Amino acid sequence: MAKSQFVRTKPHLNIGTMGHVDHGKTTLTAAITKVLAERYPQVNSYVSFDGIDRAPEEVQRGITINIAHVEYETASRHYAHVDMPGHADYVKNMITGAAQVDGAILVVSALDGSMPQTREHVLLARRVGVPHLVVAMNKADAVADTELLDLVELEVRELLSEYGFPGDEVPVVRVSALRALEGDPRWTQSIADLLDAVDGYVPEPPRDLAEPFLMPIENVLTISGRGTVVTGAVERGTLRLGEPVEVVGLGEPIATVATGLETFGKSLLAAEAGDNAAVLLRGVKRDQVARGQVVAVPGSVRAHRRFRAELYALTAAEGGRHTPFLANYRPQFYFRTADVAGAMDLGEVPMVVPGDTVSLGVVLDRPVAMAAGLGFAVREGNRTVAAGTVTELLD
Ligand SMILES: Nc1nc2c(ncn2[C@@H]2O[C@H](COP(=O)(O)OP(=O)(O)OP(=O)(O)O)[C@@H](O)[C@H]2O)c(=O)[nH]1
Ligand SMILES: [Mg+2]
Repeated sequence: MAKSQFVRTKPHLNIGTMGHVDHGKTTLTAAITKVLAERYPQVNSYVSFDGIDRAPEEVQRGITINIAHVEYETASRHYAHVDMPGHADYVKNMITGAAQVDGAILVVSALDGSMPQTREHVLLARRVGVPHLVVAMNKADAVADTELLDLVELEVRELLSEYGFPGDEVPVVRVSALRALEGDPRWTQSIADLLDAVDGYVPEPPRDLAEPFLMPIENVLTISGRGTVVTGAVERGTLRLGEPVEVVGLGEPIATVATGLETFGKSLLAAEAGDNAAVLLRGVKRDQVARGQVVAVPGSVRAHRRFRAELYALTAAEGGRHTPFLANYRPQFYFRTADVAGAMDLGEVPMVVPGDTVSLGVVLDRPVAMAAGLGFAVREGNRTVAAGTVTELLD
């Protein structure tokens, strides 16, 4: 990791694109990097559509933090931007906090308006606590009728309000990602306007720098000659080079030391809350660590299999089940980056009907690092059926 040092000159924020399939999330991501590379070439580089959608499994040299992340800077901020390749991945990453974002750009095609996944993403954004949304009304080049554009805008604002976002205040910017990519000045300006809205509307998030360090593991890599590296978004605290850490979850805890730290290919003396970090773990073999564990200050968090939770079952309109679930229901549980099967103990309750909020017990097949207050999602197949919060740890 003999790399140049990462210099913190601007506040760092994590952001992402969300929205219905084909509404232009990836095209917009590419357009943002292009417009910023033209405006601030010394700190930005253009990432093409193919560069974003391509996802190499193995990284030979250096450490690429997360294949879904694109990095860019506006005049005032440094952003890590996540664009998921597909809807199922998107929802999964969003609810597990793998795409833990400080704000999101909701992409809505002006041609189609709000669609089912637009609604599902807004609902999930609310449930998982995405604090702020900015709307990119994309494909505005393809709609000449301004009344129609006004109508789509109105509809999106209503949808946002329905799910508890301030629909009247949220910036809605009419853009054309495709025309901006082609270099059309009018639409290039629309992307600059969108970025101004993001800079202005999404506040700098409070970071829990004084809390004990915790980073959910998203990815595990082997760097030849160096050892095992884990990557992820730092949830809280600060980790300095050379400090001891513990890998917690899915089995017995592993005690180790952080002997290397990186962000976006540059070395770090300390990784802090909000960073996308890569941590080199001393003496740890690749098969000892996995996505779903966390790296934390020794003794600061424990893994549990049994707990009680408050659970909300999504309705069919929210993408959930059409039918109730009964005792001994065995879905998948998603905590941060962990994905573990488990059983529900409904107690006295005979069934859980979509739309209900209930208190129940859960027994996971494998232990997961958790504390009271941690959010999780419940999925079966490719569908999110419930969202919950841990209320009490039982073992
Ligand atoms: N006319 C027009 N077409 C666009 C615009 N932005 C994207 N498109 C087209 O819309 C289609 C979908 O764009 P993508 O960027 O792949 O959409 P996406 O939301 O990333 O799609 P998924 O990742 O599959 O959910 C492509 O054919 C784009 O060329 C735009 O501003 N105007
Ligand atoms: Mg895409």
